[in-house]
Amino acid sequence: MAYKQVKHMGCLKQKNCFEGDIKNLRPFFDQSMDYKVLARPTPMPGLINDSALGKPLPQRLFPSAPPFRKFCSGTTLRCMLPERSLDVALQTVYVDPSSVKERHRSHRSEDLEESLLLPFPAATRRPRFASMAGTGVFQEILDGDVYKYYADGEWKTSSSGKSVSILNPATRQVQYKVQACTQEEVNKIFESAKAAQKLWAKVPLWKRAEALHKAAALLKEHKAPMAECLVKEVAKPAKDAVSEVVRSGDLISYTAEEGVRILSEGKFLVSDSFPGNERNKLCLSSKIPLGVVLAIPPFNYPVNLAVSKISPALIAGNAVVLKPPTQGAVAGLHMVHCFHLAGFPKGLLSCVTGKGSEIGDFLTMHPGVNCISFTGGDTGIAISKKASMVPLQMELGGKDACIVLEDADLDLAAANVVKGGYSYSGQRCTAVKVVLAIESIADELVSKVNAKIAKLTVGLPENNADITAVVSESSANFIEGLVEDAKEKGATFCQEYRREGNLIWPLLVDHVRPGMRLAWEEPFGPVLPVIRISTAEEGIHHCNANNFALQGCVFTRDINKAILISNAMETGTVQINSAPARGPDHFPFQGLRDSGIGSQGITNSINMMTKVKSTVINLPFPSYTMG
Ligand SMILES: NC(=O)C1=CN([C@@H]2O[C@H](COP(=O)(O)OP(=O)(O)OC[C@H]3O[C@@H](n4cnc5c(N)ncnc54)[C@H](OP(=O)(O)O)[C@@H]3O)[C@@H](O)[C@H]2O)C=CC1
Ligand SMILES: O=C(O)[C@H](O)COP(=O)(O)O
Repeated sequence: MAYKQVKHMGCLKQKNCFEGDIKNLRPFFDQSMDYKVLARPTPMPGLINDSALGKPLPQRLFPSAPPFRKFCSGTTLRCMLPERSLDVALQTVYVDPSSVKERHRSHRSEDLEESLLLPFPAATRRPRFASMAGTGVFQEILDGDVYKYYADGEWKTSSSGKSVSILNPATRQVQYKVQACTQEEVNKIFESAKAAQKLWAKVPLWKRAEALHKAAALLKEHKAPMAECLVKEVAKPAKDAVSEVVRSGDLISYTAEEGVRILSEGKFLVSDSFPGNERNKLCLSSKIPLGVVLAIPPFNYPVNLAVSKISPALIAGNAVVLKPPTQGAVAGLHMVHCFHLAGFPKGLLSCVTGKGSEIGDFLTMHPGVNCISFTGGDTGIAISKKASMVPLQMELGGKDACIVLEDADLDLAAANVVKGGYSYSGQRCTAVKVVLAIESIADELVSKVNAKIAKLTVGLPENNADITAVVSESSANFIEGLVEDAKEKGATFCQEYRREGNLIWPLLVDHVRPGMRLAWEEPFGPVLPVIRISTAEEGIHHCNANNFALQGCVFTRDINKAILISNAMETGTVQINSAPARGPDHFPFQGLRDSGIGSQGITNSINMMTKVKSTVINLPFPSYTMG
């Protein structure tokens, strides 16, 4: 029998997401219809029993004739299978078209033409997300199945009539859609940002801080839907997704407190310390806002790296225009809504959505921009060449080297290599991206690392797998290119290279040599090269020869050696006996060379989003205090 693929039916309106035992789906289906339903497990061998692929679901899971009734578009139906042996996510349901005829009349035909996506994994546990993205207080940010953009204190639909699709990295199906904003809309946003900023700069610091604290509390209160977006848009493991939101709330609160302190301080200088002057000039200098800050975060921390730009900008009296990464845009829009709910003045914070490749240049070269705070890849280098005379805060790529010396605690080093190299599947700018191990301990280190890699789980972010799909197919292809190059040039693979869709199994590549791309390029995936070195100097040389210079780390029990190596490594930060990391978020964070311009970290970001203004009081005669 020929089965017809039935796309997108969503589910009940009142309860627009259902999660539970598949048996509970029964009431939603029309029992009188004689449908045959086949479910195809999600194509993730390894998670499922391969023999189940393409086979009909056992009838007891889909009893008698299960198809549907009452569906509305734009919603996702989720289900969990009760049996671990069938640990699969239903992805597509095929329905025998002849049996659909009757139903066809009573439903919009496109409902039946679209697909019933059940993209979530089987798991025998309770639903993880209490409230869902785009529901409850977040309902107003959604227009049909397209998320709105935010301008002038309102959620709006773009006049372009176009949307940008966001693919779920794990299922490779369209998960969300956002507005493709027009240049006219961007112009209006900058106009209102400029006006709002002038008023905001007059709002007392303590009130700005109060509003930020409110936003932080709202963000934490609504962590579930935001974490859900991070799981679906960027395949962030569920636990890490929640941590990202909570960390972001903490970052906002800390910024409010730090801002109140450091922005209340200025400088008072007297003129007679400079040769030839007497004390007849008194200089008062203070930090003032830059104006409108354009914030562009990357996909891997779309909430955290957005608030790390928004909150210092706002506390310092600036307005912000946010352009979220396309993968991660919906998490970003939910975050922006928390600022909206906190009651910030209209126009002060806006959010423009659309593809960076289409709207990016217009934004970064816009005359209304007074500062660009960007985190991402080489795009940042291009932006720095195009931007006009405005301050730039750039956090770009990294190839963080991990130097392991002969006297290192190898268990500690191995644990950090695995945590640093493979957490969030290596998609962190601060990930360990090359291990430089002294030859005499390299075998032991590699074997300890391999033992830990064997314990990493690979699968779906909803299941908190350690290794999840990388963000996109092009990213997976790029990683594969690096792997193939290393293979061709004779590197040793400690595990078999394995890829399913965007999911790449963790791989340690030993005996990498300088002629291989993996020695220099950042995979931004779960693939880590090991280069064997004879001396620490060789490691330092390799680290310094790279254009990337974000962080690095060294493992040794000799603190004197560690300090010498730290000083010799020309990177923004060196960690001694730990993997590279940006956090805690108030630490200075910066890249040298192609890894960035300026410095982040809460205090540094506040300072970067201000300029210094001086007022000089000129006295007609010198005046000294006598004590
Ligand atoms: N140093 C650091 O702190 C970090 C560095 N990174 C680096 O970022 C890279 C991966 O992140 P990824 O998001 O893919 O980086 P990209 O540079 O591709 O994108 C970053 C942001 O820039 C936007 N963008 C794209 N084109 C333009 C343009 N012409 N003008 C303005 N904005 C544009 C993107 O939007 P859109 O998504 O719509 O294309 C996105 O919001 C890696 O190289 C990684 O090392 C990542 C995180 C932190
Ligand atoms: O973008 C990144 O990768 C982050 O800035 C790294 O942050 P983390 O070190 O705290 O994970």
